[in-house]
Amino acid sequence: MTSDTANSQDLSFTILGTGALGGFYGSRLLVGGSRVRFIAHSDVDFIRREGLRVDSPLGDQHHHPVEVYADSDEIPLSDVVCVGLKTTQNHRLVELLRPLVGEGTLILNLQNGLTMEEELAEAFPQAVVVAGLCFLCSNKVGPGHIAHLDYGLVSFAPLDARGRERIPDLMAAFSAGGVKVESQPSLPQARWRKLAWNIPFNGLSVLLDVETNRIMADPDGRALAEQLMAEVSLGAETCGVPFDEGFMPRLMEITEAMTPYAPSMRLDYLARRELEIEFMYRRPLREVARRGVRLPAIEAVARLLTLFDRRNRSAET
Ligand SMILES: NC(=O)C1=CN([C@@H]2O[C@H](COP(=O)(O)OP(=O)(O)OC[C@H]3O[C@@H](n4cnc5c(N)ncnc54)[C@H](OP(=O)(O)O)[C@@H]3O)[C@@H](O)[C@H]2O)C=CC1
Ligand SMILES: CC(C)(CO)C(=O)C(=O)O
Repeated sequence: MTSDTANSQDLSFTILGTGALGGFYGSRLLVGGSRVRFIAHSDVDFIRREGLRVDSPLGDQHHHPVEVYADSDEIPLSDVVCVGLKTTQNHRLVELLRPLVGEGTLILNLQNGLTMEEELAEAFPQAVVVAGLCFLCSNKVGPGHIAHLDYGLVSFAPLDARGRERIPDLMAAFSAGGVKVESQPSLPQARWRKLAWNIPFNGLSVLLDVETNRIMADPDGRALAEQLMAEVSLGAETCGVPFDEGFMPRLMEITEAMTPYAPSMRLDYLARRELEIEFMYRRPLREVARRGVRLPAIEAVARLLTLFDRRNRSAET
């Protein structure tokens, strides 16, 4: 055992990045009785003073006092480190994780995108890496203040057999806090399935300046979403994890039935934050190109998003 908990049923967690996602799941883990250490950034002093507030249909929470650290503090080891940073910060991820990871520490990556887990396993061979794919709609609305709007399912997928063994304990800790959980046997398949939604709808919501319902209601918007999804399907197949027949029409039906929704990339764009283009678009394109296949519609969307992002953050018009 590397950390302060002796019982595998009773895991301790460090949340790296107390934002919309990390703040929400950290709060639910606290509700479920786990020990949770939060690492915050600009609002660390605020959270120390005022605590962490999470408004949620699952019940509003105000955790005060709460165990919160700055990333430069000395932090005791936990059994599990949850990565809740935006992937735009991943150039710092290994440096930030180094003091948090001991022998057997479980790194649970909750980010959107592709290839993060493989890179973490390479940097931390002593750790166990698991992906948690989050079907969540949550925003950070102020210092130490998270608004959970809807959903919340975490779908756990292991990188290897060591991760597979530890998923039941993770599922128990999250569901003790009222979070819906499931597990998927194949990490690449789980990641590509999530991209089948993120690649069309995150990108188009920025480029067309609309929420999901408007994309679905416009015949050209819908056709573009289908075209991008078909390329994600080709990407998945190229990487050896083809979608089942019926997967894409089902995803379109689910999106049709959703209440108007602003994907995280649209919220980032509206707040003039850097967009998660590298891990959500360029890494999937790179993995497929390595196998000799090009996905031209996704390439075009990635390039347009890069242009929009640059203009947006330099306030060009
Ligand atoms: N929000 C959602 O509903 C969903 C998000 N995701 C994915 O989850 C990931 C996180 O997104 P989200 O939670 O929305 O993003 P947020 O920006 O809300 O949260 C990221 C947090 O990380 C903090 N942070 C940045 N740098 C550091 C640092 N050096 N040390 C400690 N903390 C730091 C930020 O603090 P500060 O603001 O002070 O810089 C912020 O609170 C993304 O990959 C996203 O795509 C996936 C599904 C749904
Ligand atoms: C799946 C979805 C739409 C919500 O969890 C998401 O990942 C996002 O908003 O980026």
